Amino acid sequence: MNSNLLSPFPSDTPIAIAIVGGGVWGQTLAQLAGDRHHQVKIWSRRGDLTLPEALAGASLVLSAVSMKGVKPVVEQVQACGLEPSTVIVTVTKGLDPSDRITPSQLWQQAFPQHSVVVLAGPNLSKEINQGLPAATTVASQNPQAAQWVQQVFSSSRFRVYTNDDPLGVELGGTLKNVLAIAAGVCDGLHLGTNAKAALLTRGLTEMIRIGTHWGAKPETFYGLSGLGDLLATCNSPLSRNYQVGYQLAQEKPLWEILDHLEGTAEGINTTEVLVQLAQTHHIPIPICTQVDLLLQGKISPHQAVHALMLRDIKPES
Ligand SMILES: NC(=O)C1=CN([C@@H]2O[C@H](COP(=O)(O)OP(=O)(O)OC[C@H]3O[C@@H](n4cnc5c(N)ncnc54)[C@H](OP(=O)(O)O)[C@@H]3O)[C@@H](O)[C@H]2O)C=CC1
Ligand SMILES: O=C(CO)COP(=O)(O)O
Repeated sequence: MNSNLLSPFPSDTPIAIAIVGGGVWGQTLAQLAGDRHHQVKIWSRRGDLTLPEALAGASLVLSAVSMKGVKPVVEQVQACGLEPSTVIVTVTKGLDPSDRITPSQLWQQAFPQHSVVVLAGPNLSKEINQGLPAATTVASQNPQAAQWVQQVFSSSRFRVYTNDDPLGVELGGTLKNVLAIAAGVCDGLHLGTNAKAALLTRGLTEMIRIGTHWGAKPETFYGLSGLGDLLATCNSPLSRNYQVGYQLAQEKPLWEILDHLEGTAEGINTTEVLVQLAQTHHIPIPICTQVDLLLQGKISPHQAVHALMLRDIKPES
């Protein structure tokens, strides 16, 4: 039986896709969709195409703007309007600083009747652009929408899994950016493999503590968007967040690092929002707290390491 007859989302025909945000990840996803013969229009505030032109006829709108652009872009898309059947996909890894909510929650608030799908995983764009294989996860409150997005993007070089915990998938990708900064510091200080393994393992514990408090499922953090992305970004100099941490370890000031950074390191703003939230709810996240103090210039990288090593001894939980 043709599964398309049962699904409101026909899967194997080329579709029209509007990508809002023409940064490196938006362009990479446009390439992946183009490989599947979908018709892709990219809207960027610097480009020639207007937003209504980009959105016209699109059955999938993918937001690849950085966190600071999500609210303004949601408002602009709202002003244009979307067909009721249009599926919204968000790939932003960040937290809104004023409302302390995730990008998908911002999209869902603005478009309550639409299916919103989160796409996240260990997806360093430079590797994907080189044609190297990668896997990712798509998750939504509407499983059919997630399956459709899986079909749209799956290819021999991009393997897409579905997941039924959109919040966990989104938070995995977002929270690991803070640990990627910490991992960059660890490598920049040449603290060794034991220290790095301890950092990532305890970092994952912090991600799960925060994520489950928020309502995500613990097991989601052991998947591609959690542990997978943690391993990728914490071990790769291609990660902008890792680069920030690595250079902080060289005692470079943050403003100078950001002056030369190519693209966005979302972990910087995420750290601030995360630590405020954890303090309000008394959730212990010692590694993220040290990253926050370091980013604020209140401690040196070596002081951060000492502070973590000299915490009260406790059971591993
Ligand atoms: N690069 C990667 O490997 C991956 C990135 N991500 C996530 O995807 C998101 C985008 O990343 P990436 O493409 O690398 O980042 P970039 O910094 O390369 O691009 C960010 C994009 O957001 C746009 N933008 C920012 N603010 C606004 C605004 N107010 N209005 C309109 N557009 C705006 C920028 O436009 P302009 O150029 O005009 O400033 C730019 O096109 C981030 O959240 C990142 O964490 C997720 C997985 C992989
Ligand atoms: O999220 C990413 C890969 O999955 C990209 O990481 P950076 O934003 O640190 O470059």
